[in-house]
Amino acid sequence: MADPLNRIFATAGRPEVAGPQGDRFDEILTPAALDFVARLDNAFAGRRRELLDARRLRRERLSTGEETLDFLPETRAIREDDTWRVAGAAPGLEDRRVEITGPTDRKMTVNALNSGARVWLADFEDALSPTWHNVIGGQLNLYDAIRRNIDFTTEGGKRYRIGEHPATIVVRPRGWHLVEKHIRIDGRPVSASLVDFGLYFFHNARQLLARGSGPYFYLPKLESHHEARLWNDVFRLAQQELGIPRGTIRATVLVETVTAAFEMDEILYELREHAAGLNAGRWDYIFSVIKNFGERGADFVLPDRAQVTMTVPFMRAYTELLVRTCHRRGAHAIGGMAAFIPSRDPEANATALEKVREDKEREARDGFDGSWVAHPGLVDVCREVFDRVLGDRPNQLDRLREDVVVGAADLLDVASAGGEVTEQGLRANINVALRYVDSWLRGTGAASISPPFTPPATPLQRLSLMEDAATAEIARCQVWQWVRNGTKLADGTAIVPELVHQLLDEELAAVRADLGHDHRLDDARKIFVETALGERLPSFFTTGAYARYLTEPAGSGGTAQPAGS
Ligand SMILES: CC(=O)SCCNC(=O)CCNC(=O)[C@H](O)C(C)(C)COP(=O)(O)OP(=O)(O)OC[C@H]1O[C@@H](n2cnc3c(N)ncnc32)[C@H](O)[C@@H]1OP(=O)(O)O
Ligand SMILES: O=CC(=O)O
Ligand SMILES: [Mg+2]
Repeated sequence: MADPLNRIFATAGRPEVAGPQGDRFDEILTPAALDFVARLDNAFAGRRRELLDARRLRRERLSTGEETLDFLPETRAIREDDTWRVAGAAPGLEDRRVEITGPTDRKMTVNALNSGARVWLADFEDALSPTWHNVIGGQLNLYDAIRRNIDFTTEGGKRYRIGEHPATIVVRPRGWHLVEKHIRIDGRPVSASLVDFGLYFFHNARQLLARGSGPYFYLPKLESHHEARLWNDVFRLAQQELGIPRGTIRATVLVETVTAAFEMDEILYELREHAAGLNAGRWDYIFSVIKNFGERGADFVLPDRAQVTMTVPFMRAYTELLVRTCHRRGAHAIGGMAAFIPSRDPEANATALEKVREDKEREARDGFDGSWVAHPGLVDVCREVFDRVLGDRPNQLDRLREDVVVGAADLLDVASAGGEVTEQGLRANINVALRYVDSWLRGTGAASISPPFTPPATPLQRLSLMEDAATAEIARCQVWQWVRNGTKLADGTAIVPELVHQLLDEELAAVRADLGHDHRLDDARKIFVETALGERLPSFFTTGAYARYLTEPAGSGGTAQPAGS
């Protein structure tokens, strides 16, 4: 019998690569791998489309107030049934006390695997600028890393080599809303989620199993349990096609939309044969709250981003409910990302470490089984905190948190954030959006950015923050929401388009003076104006910006760079 990995599937539509060829891209874009992706896309493109339409319609109803969110009556039996559990931990996922996240470029791949974290979230999502080079180069780096074939030495003589105890790899494919325009079937672009999942699974599932690990995934930006069911069906078909036993894959779902917070049990239930846990994706969660309720008046207006902390009641309600839901079902509850990253300024660095420690301590106390860090310099802090709570136990699944009682009103009590909107907060959003989008357009999807404090008086104000697609979405959506609601700054000035344009010109000039002209700031400004100051609030800035700025014609030479770069 032919090796199933080399089998060419009979598909309705044939895949065509529409992106430029890069160094060794042919090792990833083999005919069999492309046919596997096409098989998935042919099977699920229609359902994906329907679910995206359902998202759009629900968002419209929520934003007009025609619908509100509540736990679903039709799935009450699933929530009330005490008997079902998820598949739970697979090899390498039993102990997840520290997880590092980050892009899949070659150097960061080695650094993340060697960071001392138990898990590496290899990111094709919030930390990705989805250039063709990043997408296929990232797959190549994962392919090489899994085979321990990634050693390299920089021109400066620094050697990168995977150590003895690398982290377990969990790949985060792009969300359902995105397409990959460089792979087409009958002229239509395929789902980016299926490209990232499919290429990784096709090339690596067997290798990972042979090495005592497995094909593990983080699933981003789900808005409903129907989307979880779609992923589960993708997993079943993928396993079946490659002859890998059903239930081998493990998925950890990010609960990072307000709609998903009402369907945590249902999401775990749909994926129960593959589910390992849930993660509290705080940044997209805040973005989702603004997006869905941005037009619902003052009760839903959030203050400066810096004031929307994890201890404000509506955020706390969501994370507490997440821990309770997970542990009742035997699933890991994984904490989120504090945006503070190490600094070369010793005082600022101490502040960053202290802030991260506080965040992880709260999570560990609340019952989370582990949490995320954005930088190798934060692994020790997170480990120390969880070591203290877990000791030798791999997790605290036994803490059922039956004391937690969270209702719909708690999850929707956005006004509980309190706080105020300041000129500093408005400027910071504009400044961060410009800098981040510039970075994203130049191919880097996660960046360290200092908010514009003049002068930066305190160590806290001198800190740079980790910014990625989720935090940049908050920045531009907050501006839109404040303008839409005629929100007043703390000094009484109304936030009107003229004021935002004036501050935009000032911040743009400041950023340009700082970065110089070899940047994409004019394009970043255009994207900001379209996505923060338009009549309607676009669902994502990334979808339009990808189509317009990051799609390269085949044979263009484009931005494709060697995979080793
Ligand atoms: C909302 C969410 O979804 S959060 C998850 C998505 N976001 C992320 O994953 C962000 C991950 N973090 C990062 O990308 C980076 O840490 C940044 C961009 C914030 C800062 O990066 P830098 O400015 O390069 O940090 P810095 O200069 O301190 O890096 C020091 C070293 O650590 C490495 N490093 C930093 N962060 C990471 C990381 N997350 N993974 C692996 N290596 C890392 C750098 O490559 C560098 O290595 P080197 O010494 O071999 O040259
Ligand atoms: O993906 C994580 C988030 O906070 O968003
Ligand atoms: Mg996210």
